[in-house]
Amino acid sequence: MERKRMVVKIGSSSLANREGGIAIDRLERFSKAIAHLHDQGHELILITSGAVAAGFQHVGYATRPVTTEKKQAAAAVGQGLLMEAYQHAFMKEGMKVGQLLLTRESFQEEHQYNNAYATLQELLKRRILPIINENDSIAVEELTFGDNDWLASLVAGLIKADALALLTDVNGVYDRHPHHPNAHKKDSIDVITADMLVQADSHRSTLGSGGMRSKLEAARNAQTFGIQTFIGKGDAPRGLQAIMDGNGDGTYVYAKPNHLWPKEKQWVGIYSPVEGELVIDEGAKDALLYGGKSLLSVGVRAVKGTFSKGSVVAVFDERHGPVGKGRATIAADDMRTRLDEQPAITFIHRDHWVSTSKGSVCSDGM
Ligand SMILES: Nc1ncnc2c1ncn2[C@@H]1O[C@H](COP(=O)(O)OP(=O)(O)O)[C@@H](O)[C@H]1O
Ligand SMILES: N[C@@H](CCC(=O)OP(=O)(O)O)C(=O)O
Repeated sequence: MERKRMVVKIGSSSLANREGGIAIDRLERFSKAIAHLHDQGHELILITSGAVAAGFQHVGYATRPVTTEKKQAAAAVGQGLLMEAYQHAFMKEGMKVGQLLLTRESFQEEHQYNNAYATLQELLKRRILPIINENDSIAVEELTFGDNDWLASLVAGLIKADALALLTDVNGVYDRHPHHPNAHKKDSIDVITADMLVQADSHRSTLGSGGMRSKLEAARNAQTFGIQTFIGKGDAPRGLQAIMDGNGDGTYVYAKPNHLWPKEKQWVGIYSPVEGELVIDEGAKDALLYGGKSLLSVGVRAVKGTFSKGSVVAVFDERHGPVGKGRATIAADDMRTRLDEQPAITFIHRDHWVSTSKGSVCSDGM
């Protein structure tokens, strides 16, 4: 049997009681479903929401809070309760768990990104289930993921998962709100259209925060990573098995046939902060986009900004069209003085370059 790596995200709506607190029976059902796949040798990573929903009653709020400080206080209490419940549930299944709390910065800051990756790999190697949530209590509001759907798609990309399952309180994506009498479920989706996003925007459950829109956006992100997403309930004891086998009761969002970049290129292409700009001529653009070559000084028309060796710079053509991003081999000032050097020197090596002008975040064979 082929061993698969699956990222499973469970939303607050599936884990929490309407009036707050954890629905232990449901959490245990999900734990059993995960343990079933784990026992067969598959690799599972759990992204869990529910800290705010689990904690708000304990803090003394009557309903799920809306202000940042109240949500953060509820999450500070709820995250511990949530992990305690998971520890207990997975111990009964003979599984060990480890907790990672991530923020957007965990992806943007290269050391954190590498460390998160290394921790995940080590936990998987030791057959310990990584349980991930956003670090709600310290995340700056403007920087938060807000819901965990997007975070789940990023983690799926980082660890090159074979599949992503977004488990929620509804058994798939409908062509209108599922409460509507004429709503029809979609068994599969090839292309996520703007109309689908608009329709899905308007309603969400009382406990969740992203609604169906954020799931579709995350699925679209996973699609570009070459990863298939399932959206549905998946809470039966063999629910995840069915999802992995392609028989889940929900909606499959098919992957594009892309091959995901290796970890370092993903960081450069997607998450890295841009610290400067290079403007290049048409010959250099062709060499980068279609020749699989490195960027040489001879093709560079202008060096903008102040950056050091190893910084990531954005590269534009002479009409200001974006071409890609790459790691500078030398600092900006050195580049400016060495623009005309003969023989030409490498400003960005092909191993540290990603083309973004093709609209792809993945290798297309080059
Ligand atoms: N087109 C749609 N198909 C299915 N569900 C939809 C659709 N549009 C909106 N929804 C709502 O999305 C909700 C799930 O999102 P959300 O409340 O954020 O859950 P979670 O906590 O699992 O992330 C469903 O309960 C449903 O009310
Ligand atoms: N990190 C937050 C997630 C917030 C949330 O509701 O997300 P979701 O249920 O995935 O829409 C928590 O644990 O409460």
